[in-house]
Amino acid sequence: MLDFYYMLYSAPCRSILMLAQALGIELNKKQVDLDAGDHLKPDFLKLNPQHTIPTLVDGDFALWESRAILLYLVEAYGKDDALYPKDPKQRAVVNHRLFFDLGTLYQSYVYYYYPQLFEDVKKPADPENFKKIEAAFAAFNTLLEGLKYAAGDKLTVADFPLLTTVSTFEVTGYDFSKYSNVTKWYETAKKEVPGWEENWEGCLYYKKLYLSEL
Ligand SMILES: N[C@@H](CCC(=O)N[C@@H](CS)C(=O)NCC(=O)O)C(=O)O
Repeated sequence: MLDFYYMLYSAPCRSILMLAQALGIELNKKQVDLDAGDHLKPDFLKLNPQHTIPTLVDGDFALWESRAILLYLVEAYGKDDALYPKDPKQRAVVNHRLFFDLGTLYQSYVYYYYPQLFEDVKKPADPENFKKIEAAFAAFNTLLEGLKYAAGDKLTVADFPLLTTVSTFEVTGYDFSKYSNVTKWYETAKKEVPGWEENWEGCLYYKKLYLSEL
């Protein structure tokens, strides 16, 4: 059984919960309460010195960084290569979407919203950083032109973190309706991903805990 250290409100954790359902993997879920400092306790630091969730433990192997965990799960436990195609070019597109999510789309959320939500002294919204969100959504909208899913005509591992990212924007109140390819993809992909309801429940939990000041 795989140990999964997580909180449902955490976006990177939610992508893994959905993928685990898609792969039919049972996770031994262990909550790590960040507000109570569980992640800084010695036992957790022994597993993950970077003290982040999600963290996965498979036997004597511990792994963190959500997209690395997603790839480990599809490679180690996927029954075939449907979610992570072996063809180098198709795989490169899937990787591109994962890195785009990490470095551009979710990162634009971090730049704009985190200072308003998570710093000891909260900062006002910075319009320059809002432009980064608009640029990231515009880029994603262009990437999706002519595609049903994030990386082509089939659902892949890349759709999972992108769904958690976009759902986090949605619950935060960011209006992305003008990006028609994004809204079309979002409506299609979320219906196909098992565990979407749990992801949305996590979004609402996140909203209740952290978004009241926006
Ligand atoms: N890029 C990482 C981000 C992980 C991350 O920052 N997780 C947050 C919760 S959403 C966390 O564990 N924060 C506690 C800390 O950094 O000490 C991933 O995708 O796994």
